[in-house]
Amino acid sequence: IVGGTDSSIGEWPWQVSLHIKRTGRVQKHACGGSIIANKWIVTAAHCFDVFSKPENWLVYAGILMQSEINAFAPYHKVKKIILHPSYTKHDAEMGYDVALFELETPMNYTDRQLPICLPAKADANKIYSSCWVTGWGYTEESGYISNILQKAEIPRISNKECQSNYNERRISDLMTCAGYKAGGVDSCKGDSGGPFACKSEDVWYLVGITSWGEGCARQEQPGVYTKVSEFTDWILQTIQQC
Ligand SMILES: Cc1c(O)cccc1C(=O)Nc1cccc2ccc(C(=N)N)cc12
Repeated sequence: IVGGTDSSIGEWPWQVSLHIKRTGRVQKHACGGSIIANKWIVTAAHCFDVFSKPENWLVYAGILMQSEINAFAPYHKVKKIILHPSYTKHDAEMGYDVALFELETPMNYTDRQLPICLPAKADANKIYSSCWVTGWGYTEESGYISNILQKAEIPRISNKECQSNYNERRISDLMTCAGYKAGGVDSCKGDSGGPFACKSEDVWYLVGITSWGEGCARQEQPGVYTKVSEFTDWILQTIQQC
């Protein structure tokens, strides 16, 4: 997150850190994700472009700082990775950038790890009072992973305005954009897969999944998010079947 501030413990209890573990290498944070059920995480499909095997991934929930992660920190192993069937590898910009992680063991909910609600398809154009993006991603475009979970309030913009900012790409109805015209505040690399969460009458909804953008926090180059309301049906069908 560029231009954000430190979160506090339990502020975003659905936020998880997805680590890649390779034999003989130190594990590292690669993507964010959101808890939507006690054994299901929703994230971005592009997080698995390079490492697509479940055994490569470790899920950390209920943490605020990456430095809390050590050999004794509890984590969840991944039983199955389900990419959206229409996602094309290495092409988050084409959309369908959504994936589900089934955990090997269901997690216990605590005040630090809780699920976020999925928006109804009928709420595709709902106006929310405030929307926030969170993550341990780069705090500058050419930066590095943040230790403390960052948060930033970012307004949604219309797909029409977003398309005008990205005129050599197609901003589809399955995407939603957020950003400030002047730039300066945005999600970035490492925030991928994490939540763009909006609050309505004291309930938080997973409105977007951090997907892509040209650089980070550049003026008139807003962040592009997978529009979750368009995938709620797919998500619910998929997690009911397993
Ligand atoms: C390609 C790249 C880097 O190598 C380092 C940092 C950013 C980028 C980049 O162009 N965009 C990006 C790469 C990967 C995930 C990103 C997630 C969000 C945004 C956003 N602006 N909301 C940009 C991203």
